[in-house]
Amino acid sequence: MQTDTPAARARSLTKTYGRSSAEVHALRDVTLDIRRGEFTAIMGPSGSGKSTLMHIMAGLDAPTSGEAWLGAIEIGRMPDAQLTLVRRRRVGFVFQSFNLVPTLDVRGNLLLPFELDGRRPDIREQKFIDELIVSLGLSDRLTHRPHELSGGQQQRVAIARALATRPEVVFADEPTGNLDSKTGRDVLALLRDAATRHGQTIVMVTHDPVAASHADRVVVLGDGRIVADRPRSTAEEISAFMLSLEVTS
Ligand SMILES: Nc1ncnc2c1ncn2[C@@H]1O[C@H](COP(=O)(O)OP(=O)(O)OP(=O)(O)O)[C@@H](O)[C@H]1O
Repeated sequence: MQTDTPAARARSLTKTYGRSSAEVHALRDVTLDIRRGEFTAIMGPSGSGKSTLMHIMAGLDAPTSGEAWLGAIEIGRMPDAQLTLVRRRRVGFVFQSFNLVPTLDVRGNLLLPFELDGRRPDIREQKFIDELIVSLGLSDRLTHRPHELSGGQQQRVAIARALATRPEVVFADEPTGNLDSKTGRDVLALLRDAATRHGQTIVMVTHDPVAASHADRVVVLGDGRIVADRPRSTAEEISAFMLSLEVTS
């Protein structure tokens, strides 16, 4: 894999739901490169198309037209069975609601992506997982089930699980939405660290300017289009900028 190939690409993506008078244009001609090793935040008002874009780029949904690429693979209209494999091997997800398996303990949840792929971590992967467990402060929780953990601990397990296979991209949908601000900051620091220390590519949808200020880049959607693409900014700069978009729209 060439390292200069973007980790993910959207090419003239459109997504239309419904028909005729009930038609909703969730995405309108969106083109975006997600650079390798970068932490990108996607912002925008409710209904602007953030989740739709992320789901299509992650292979969870198909576009109406346009292309979605993960590395050198076009996933936009790939058959389901093949897409499932690509998702398992190349994509990590972190959801607002953690999405851990309640019947599995922390160790079982962390190993789930490997189990689903019908294999065990190799020595390098196991070493990386062991490092993640220590750095996320989960060492004494490995035999606990999700309901025995705090929200912040559950989200840390979800992040470790998403990172464990070293995927091409980790997509995070409002990962701090259900956390108090201190725990949320810890989770953001983990995502930041994953990009800085491990060269992990991260795409995070958020409404929160403080969360977005941890990212290297802030892409703003409005009514299904990209309306701004900014380098790393402070929370104050992002708040002011989002406000100016609302005023001028
Ligand atoms: N399955 C669906 N059927 C019909 N319309 C949909 C569907 N999913 C999304 N939409 C519409 O597409 C538009 C974009 O939705 P999307 O969820 O991507 O926005 P969002 O920016 O993520 O919003 P939020 O911040 O509220 O989560 C909205 O108008 C929404 O109502």
